[in-house]
Amino acid sequence: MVVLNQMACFFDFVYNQLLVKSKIQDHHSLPLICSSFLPPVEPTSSLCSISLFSPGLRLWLFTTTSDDFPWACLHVTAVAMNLCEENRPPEEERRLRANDREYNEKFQYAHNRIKTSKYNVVTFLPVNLFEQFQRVANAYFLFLLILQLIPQISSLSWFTTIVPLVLVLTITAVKDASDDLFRHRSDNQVNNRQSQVLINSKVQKEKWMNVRVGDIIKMEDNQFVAADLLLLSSSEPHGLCYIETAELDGETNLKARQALPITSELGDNIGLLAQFNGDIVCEPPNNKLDRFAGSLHWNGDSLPLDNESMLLRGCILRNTDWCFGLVLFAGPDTKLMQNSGRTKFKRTSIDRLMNTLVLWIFGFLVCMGSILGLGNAVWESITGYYFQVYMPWEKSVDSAVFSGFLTFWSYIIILNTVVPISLYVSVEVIRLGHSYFINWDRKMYYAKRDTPAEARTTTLNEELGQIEYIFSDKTGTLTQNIMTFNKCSINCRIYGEVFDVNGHKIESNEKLVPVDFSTNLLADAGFLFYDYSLLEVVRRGDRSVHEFFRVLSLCHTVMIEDKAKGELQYQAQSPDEGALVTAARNFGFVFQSRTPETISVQELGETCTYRLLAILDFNNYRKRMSVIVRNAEGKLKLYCKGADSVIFERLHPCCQHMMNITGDHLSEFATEGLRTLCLATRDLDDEMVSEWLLRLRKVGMVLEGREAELAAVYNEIEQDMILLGATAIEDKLQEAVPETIAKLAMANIKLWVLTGDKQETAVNIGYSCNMLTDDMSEVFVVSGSSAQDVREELRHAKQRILGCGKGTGNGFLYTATKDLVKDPGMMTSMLGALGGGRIRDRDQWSQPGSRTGGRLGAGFSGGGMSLQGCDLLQSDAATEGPGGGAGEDLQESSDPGHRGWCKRCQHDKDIPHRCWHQRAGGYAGGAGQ
Ligand SMILES: Nc1ncnc2c1ncn2[C@@H]1O[C@H](COP(=O)(O)OP(=O)(O)OP(=O)(O)O)[C@@H](O)[C@H]1O
Ligand SMILES: [Mg+2]
Repeated sequence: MVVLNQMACFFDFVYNQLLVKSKIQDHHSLPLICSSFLPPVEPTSSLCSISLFSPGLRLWLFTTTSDDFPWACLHVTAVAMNLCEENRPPEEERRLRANDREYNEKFQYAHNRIKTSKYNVVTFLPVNLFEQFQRVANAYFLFLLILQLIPQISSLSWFTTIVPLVLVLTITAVKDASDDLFRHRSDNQVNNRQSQVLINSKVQKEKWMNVRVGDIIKMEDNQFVAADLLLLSSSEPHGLCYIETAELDGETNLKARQALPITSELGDNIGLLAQFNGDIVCEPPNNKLDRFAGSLHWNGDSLPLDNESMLLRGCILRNTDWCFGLVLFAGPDTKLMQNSGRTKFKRTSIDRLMNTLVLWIFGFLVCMGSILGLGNAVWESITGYYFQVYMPWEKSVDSAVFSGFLTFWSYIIILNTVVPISLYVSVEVIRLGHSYFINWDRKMYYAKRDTPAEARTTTLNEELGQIEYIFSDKTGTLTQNIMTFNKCSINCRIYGEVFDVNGHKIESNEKLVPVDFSTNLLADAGFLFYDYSLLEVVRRGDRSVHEFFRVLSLCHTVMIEDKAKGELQYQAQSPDEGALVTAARNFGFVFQSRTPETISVQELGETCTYRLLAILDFNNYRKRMSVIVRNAEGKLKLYCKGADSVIFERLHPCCQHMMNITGDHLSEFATEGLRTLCLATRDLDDEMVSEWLLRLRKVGMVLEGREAELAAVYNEIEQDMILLGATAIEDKLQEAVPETIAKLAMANIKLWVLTGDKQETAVNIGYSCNMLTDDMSEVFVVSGSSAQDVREELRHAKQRILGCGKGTGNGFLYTATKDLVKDPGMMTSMLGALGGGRIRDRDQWSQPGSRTGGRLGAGFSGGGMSLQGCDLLQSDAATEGPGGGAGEDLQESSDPGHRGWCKRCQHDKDIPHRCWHQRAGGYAGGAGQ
């Protein structure tokens, strides 16, 4: 039975390969195709049938005859009763019940065992050979070998080919086997990890692979999460727990997750947990790490579930003594596994070149063989005939054509050495050698962390020297991701700037004396601010300043860390929010605690508790977040913070004047490379909020398209707001970033950076990290909001550059929502028209009915050197209008001191652009002048 199973495994493999090769999407159609080109088989007694259940539960039914060549008579007559997991009809929604294995078993959800290995003992040889003969070189050797086995044409002995072929196959097989052994070991190690599962009202030790969907498992601090879980309860107050998601998304800051209040009451009471029999309806398995939609039905109550209460496989539990979770997805269905596709075989450009060369040489060989074969046929028919009398043949060969045909194949064998097939082997050996040189390179050794360079794959080394583009994130990659509250604009006044006695602005530095916050016992000693006037206005009781800090202390997702006794410590998922809440704390608005229903803030010494009615969370499409709270006087308020582009268009018309001034302040902050956010508020009335909350709850239960519907509901209430001000946060560049980028530029490597920052901020960071330089006389901003506009703008820009007689740089980056990249072919040709470029889809989440549509920002230089572009998101004033007009809007609106759009150059107005050579300060005097 074991052998049959192993055979079934192999057939599964071949079946999948056929699927891949034939690009058949529908798994059901393949069996039909197989049987259509194989001769039909009568079920006679000379046939025997083997039916095999492969581990994936696919039923393979073969009928074989006892003919001499077994492969030739293997008929797939009835294949695949599509029971196999991957052939299961796609799940539309997942239903499960906690603590009810029998019920959940009905749905045949995947178990928690994972398998990343490719072979087992029986399948290794056939599968590995099948893979190896897909390589051109090996297939070529095999072809030669077969030719040499035919005595009529063989001129060399067969072992001259078989020896090198077997050698190459064996070496590769040993390497593959050892790689797979490693995968087996790691699979085993993971599958056998221990977890604590609640079975029969007892917490029992179980291996990870035995965990089932619907089980409740207990996790402890610093443990890996075994499967995708719904958090039920935890040791922390209000069902909170902290996780590190570094293995999933590379982010090392802790994230908080919170259980639903009704389940967090279960605590660690095993009796209650064992009785918990909530029904879950949720989305089917998918690879979206930041999204989850489902609902819990328990005790007649229905509650929406989202990503906030999910613990994904691969996360590590931190700062939480224990927590209980309900398994929703296990093994291959977990988001981690759904994201790890099959490793693709990557080819380098040298590989491709070699393949082309070898094909040409092979063509040349065929030509030579044909000419020689033809010559032989002619010679045979004219002259050779006479020579046959000298041959010891009983019967003369009278067909010149046949003789020519045999001669053709003989020459293919004799001249086979012209095809440099050994080149492949030599290149492999050279690569192996290179990878050792990389590992030993002392210049690539980073002593501080004892980290040498490591060539993880031996197949791509030479690509290192041929890199043309580097794609990078900004925050945390180029910058330190350490945010400091630097300046703010409240009620049309900037705070945070320091002037000397002559009234000149001075940069904040260590020599300045920071504001003394010591009277505030809860102040954070690490917070530095140099402008005394702000503290004075707070003390004076300026209402708008108070409201400004109130927003900062209420509108965020920061958590309090309880660990440090007596000391207030914040746990911020977003470092920007951490900086803002700390600033509010030092200015006397100390965020003290939060529960799912309340937020407590100590406002200038007095504790105020706000009832939290809703959090309208942030995402990078909304670019804002809000909270709706009821204050101690019973008034309902909405507090919102977000990007100026989204806040400004949602303000009440009465804020027009303040909006203009704050807009100028924001431009000023952004030209200093600071990250900006706007703050706004709105008074709400009870009736409106209760009606809105009802709708919110209804939308919360929707499984499909929930995000879009939520965004629409959020948007309804985030209108007619009153502007309070803006904040400016600094995120310094990491050490040696400008030098590194300058060196990359010297190597003609184009850098693309992705950022969600305001355009001016992005450009300034671009300058400060040497991505944009003064040599680049112009930076083009492409602001079209449809593919058509963008194409037009790019064409104009190209014409301008070529018209100036300058070379076109071809590295640029833009962001686009999905609706814009629907037509990748068009995009590619559009980018191709400019000499190269790639597309990157920034917003993972497409928004049906998106108002602004996709955004594209592209920059390229007309300078002699290569171009480095950056993602330049337009303010909405720019994106709302059609491409060209948008530029004009900005041109009119912000041009103080030539920092905004330049009118003086009289450039073609169709192309929004900025003349950086006219910038005030450090960037002036570029070559473009
Ligand atoms: N926590 C937040 N609350 C409200 N608005 C925010 C928050 N974080 C960011 N924003 C706004 O949304 C915009 C887009 O944010 P997004 O997270 O996509 O970019 P980003 O991460 O700030 O960019 P980068 O990766 O370059 O730092 C930001 O420019 C900012 O204006
Ligand atoms: Mg961000």
